[in-house]
Amino acid sequence: MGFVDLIINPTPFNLVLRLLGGDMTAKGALVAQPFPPFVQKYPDIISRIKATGAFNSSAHEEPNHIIMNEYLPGQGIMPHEDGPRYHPVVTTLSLGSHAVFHYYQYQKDDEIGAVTRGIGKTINTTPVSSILLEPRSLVISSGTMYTTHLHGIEEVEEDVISPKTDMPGVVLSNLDRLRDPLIKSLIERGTPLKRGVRYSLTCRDVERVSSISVLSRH
Ligand SMILES: O=C(O)CCC(=O)C(=O)O
Ligand SMILES: [Fe+2]
Repeated sequence: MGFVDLIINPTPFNLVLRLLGGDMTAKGALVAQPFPPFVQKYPDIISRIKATGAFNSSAHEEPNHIIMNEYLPGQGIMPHEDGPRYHPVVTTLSLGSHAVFHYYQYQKDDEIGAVTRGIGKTINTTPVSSILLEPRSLVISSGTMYTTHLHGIEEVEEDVISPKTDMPGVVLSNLDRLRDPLIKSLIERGTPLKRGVRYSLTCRDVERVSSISVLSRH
């Protein structure tokens, strides 16, 4: 079985993805399946995420569901909310290439140019925060970043990052916390960061677990 063996098409985002931990019912309950060994044995992603404390107040005190996405250069994910099926904490593990996560807010009704189209809400396209997702990093989104903001990744082949205020490019909220020496030196020199293939593991706790059980496929 390959790393990515399930293609759901069309998805809202058109990404190749694989669900680990089970499928969701239409009503948002998890029909749980055991995780494959790499999730809980080696490198034991779940225990390491649990140790961050991010899920201390969630129903199962750890993620029980993981979405694996594969992004080729030029692919992204449109701004969206993750919604109420999950405990409002999401941990995003990035493998392979970097990417940039933008957090957005809905346009406030009183803002100039705000338009309400039917029941849809308009998104303010200027991000409130942008985070460089480094290879092998875990980013935790919680609080209002989960409950009232949207998040997305732009469909670009390279990211232009601003090394200092007043310099062109994306202004990162985590510029001072970057660890990857190559990424840091490229940003300092004003060199765009070329995207490669990125795999992400989006780990969340589905609060409702269905009593229907499914035999393991692994
Ligand atoms: O793949 C990512 O890093 C983001 C995925 C995401 O936002 C989602 O699955 O809800
Ligand atoms: Fe998401």
